[in-house]
Amino acid sequence: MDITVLFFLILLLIYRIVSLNNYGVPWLIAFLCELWLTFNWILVISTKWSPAQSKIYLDRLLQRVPELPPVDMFVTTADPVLEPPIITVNTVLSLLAVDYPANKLACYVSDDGCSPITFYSLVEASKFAKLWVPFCKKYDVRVRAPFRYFSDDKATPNGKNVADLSEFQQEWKTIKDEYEHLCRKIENAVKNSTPFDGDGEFAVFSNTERKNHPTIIKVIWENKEGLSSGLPHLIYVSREKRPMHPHHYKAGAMNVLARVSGVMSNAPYMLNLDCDMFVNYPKIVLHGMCILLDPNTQKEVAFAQCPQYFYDGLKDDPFGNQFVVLFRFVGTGLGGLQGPFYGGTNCFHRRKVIYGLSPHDLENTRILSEKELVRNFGSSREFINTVALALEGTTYAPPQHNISNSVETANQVAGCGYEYGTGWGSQVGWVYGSTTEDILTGMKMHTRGWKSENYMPDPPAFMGCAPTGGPASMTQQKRWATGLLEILLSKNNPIFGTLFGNLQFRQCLAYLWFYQWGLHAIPEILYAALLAYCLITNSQLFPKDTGLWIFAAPFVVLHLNSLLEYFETGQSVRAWWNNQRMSRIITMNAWFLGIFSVILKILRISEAVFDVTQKEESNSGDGDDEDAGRFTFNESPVFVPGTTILMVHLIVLVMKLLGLQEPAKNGNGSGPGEVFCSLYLVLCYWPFLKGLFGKGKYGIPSSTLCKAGALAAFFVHLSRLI
Ligand SMILES: O=c1ccn([C@@H]2O[C@H](COP(=O)(O)OP(=O)(O)O[C@H]3O[C@H](CO)[C@@H](O)[C@H](O)[C@H]3O)[C@@H](O)[C@H]2O)c(=O)[nH]1
Ligand SMILES: [Mn+2]
Repeated sequence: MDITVLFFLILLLIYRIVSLNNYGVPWLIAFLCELWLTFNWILVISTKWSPAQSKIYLDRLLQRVPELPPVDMFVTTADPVLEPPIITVNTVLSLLAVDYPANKLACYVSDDGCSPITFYSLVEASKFAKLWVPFCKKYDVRVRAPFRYFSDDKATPNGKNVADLSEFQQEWKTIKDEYEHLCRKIENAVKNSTPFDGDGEFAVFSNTERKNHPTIIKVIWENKEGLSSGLPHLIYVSREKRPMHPHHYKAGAMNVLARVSGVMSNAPYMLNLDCDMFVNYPKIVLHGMCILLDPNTQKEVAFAQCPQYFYDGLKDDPFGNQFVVLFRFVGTGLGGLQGPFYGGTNCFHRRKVIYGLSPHDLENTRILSEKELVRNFGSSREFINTVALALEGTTYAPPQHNISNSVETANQVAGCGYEYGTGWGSQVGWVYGSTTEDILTGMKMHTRGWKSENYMPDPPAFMGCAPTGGPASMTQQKRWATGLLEILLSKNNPIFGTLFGNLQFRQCLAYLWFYQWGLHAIPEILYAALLAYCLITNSQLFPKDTGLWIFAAPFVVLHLNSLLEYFETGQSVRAWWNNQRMSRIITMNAWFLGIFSVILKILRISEAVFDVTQKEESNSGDGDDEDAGRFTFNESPVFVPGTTILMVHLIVLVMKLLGLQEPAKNGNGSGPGEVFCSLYLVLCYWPFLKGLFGKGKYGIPSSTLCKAGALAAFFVHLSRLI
């Protein structure tokens, strides 16, 4: 099917070239847009062509339990309002309860919001964890994020026969009450944050501002006895921030976590999660280790990436943000190349790769000199020592000291001036310079010659929450388009990686395909404009005779092809259509604005910022389920392009209907092809059409309507002039 689509696209291009002389500039522009589409399709085919997935043999690993290496687990949160603390708490609880020797785990939470409420929530959560974790392990609970576990109101033990059902039910009830108690405490704290201004543990938070405060590191829980059945260490980290110091958003937070954990536990492996991604499958750390400990992959695989799945997904994916098809086909496709992209969450890393090691370095074990270490990693002697251990390390010695003793050093390496003049953000750690730091960091590793592995267990390893509503989806997509384009236009362009580094050619094509997502906005908007122009001026964009089939064929096959992918992943026609139309909406709105913010960055007018996505505590249960999938709007300029396009096409269709078009020149007036495409576009913009008449957040705000109306009128007028 992929090849058939390509065949038809090439046929179409040839047709355009051959008949170019008979039609004017519009055909040339259309040709360029279609050329872009074809080029893009080639990149897609290359990416999907040779799929592969990893398979693991857990029983083999389980024979070597005493040898299991320590793993440091990172969670990032940035804003207690956009990311309610109870969500972070659930993620942390699910991590503390994973099936892995607890004395080999440490959980670090980075709080870029510097919020006493987040800290308080974690302290309370660690108390609850003392009940929760043993309960989970005793009854082999599958989903260890309590809010998901207790969303099922019945006390049903997991599969196996529980010897004493009433005992289980008793315990279940107690724990549920405790969890509700925890939720209430956190809710109260959120409602009135005043109690924290006082003294005790919270004194450090007084007089702090989110963007201006010293480092705050607190060891909330330490597994002092080193019990494998106990609770993992839990450490709260809020790195220093000062107004004049760039903090590099999430990448900066991850680098601080890498250093703080380095001086505290220095585990050779790391698992990193966003605050909203809980562990859905408690054996996943064992699985991750299966991949990374495999003697064959030791020398080649940098990281193991699990896909992102989302809980409480709305029926038929109305916002097109579940990405099931993308993860399935592109994810496995990459698996057959150099490996999946790093997705920023759900990923197991090797510490030494994060520290900049390449597979090549492993072969000629050159010990870095003291000077080189300081230049790359900064001046903390204690930290440098741990780096040297991590870079050498094939043997994992448990840390000799207890972690509370290293708080002072940790404070030092979490300072905002620590990275100044070092390799952090370029040679080592998470890479700076893009709001999609994840993919950039992963690509750097691929460029060094590492591979990565895809891992998709059933049940899904991790579950997160996808943004709901128009504005949140658009913010996220705009940030992605911005971040990806930033990379494309920087010295980190993958083409250089292939020419001068070890990035494989087809992997480079895959990265290119991904990075130029935002640019799709240009041909799509041009095409929409051309279509309207041709209908207004009664000229042709498509042939009328049998030539029309040359255009209809790729259109049909392309859609059929993608429909089949949705069927293959068990989704409905509705879900497919929702994703089709959301692609159009996202491309022409969010990605289009993404291009703008990159241009502003290049012109040094404004920096690209990382806007955090709003996380909902729960999508269901607030009563207005009927409206759950309805598109929402706000005053953001992101909705102007779409509203304009919709208005233009409505005007054009009415003109056509009423015969208000100009008379066709030499008999070549617009015909069914143009009308069909225009109708198709209006159908794609159905949520906007409803928004024209909607009220409140479901309606397009009048300011947007005015702007779009003026632009539409201008366009129609201009089209008639030229
Ligand atoms: O200054 C910041 C901004 C964000 N974050 C954290 O970054 C994570 C991701 O933020 P979110 O708003 O949820 O963005 P998404 O678009 O959902 O995230 C996807 O895209 C990001 C890159 O744009 C990646 O970093 C994420 O891992 C990936 O899941 C969250 O845990 C935030 O707390 C910080 O720690 N500091
Ligand atoms: Mn997220």
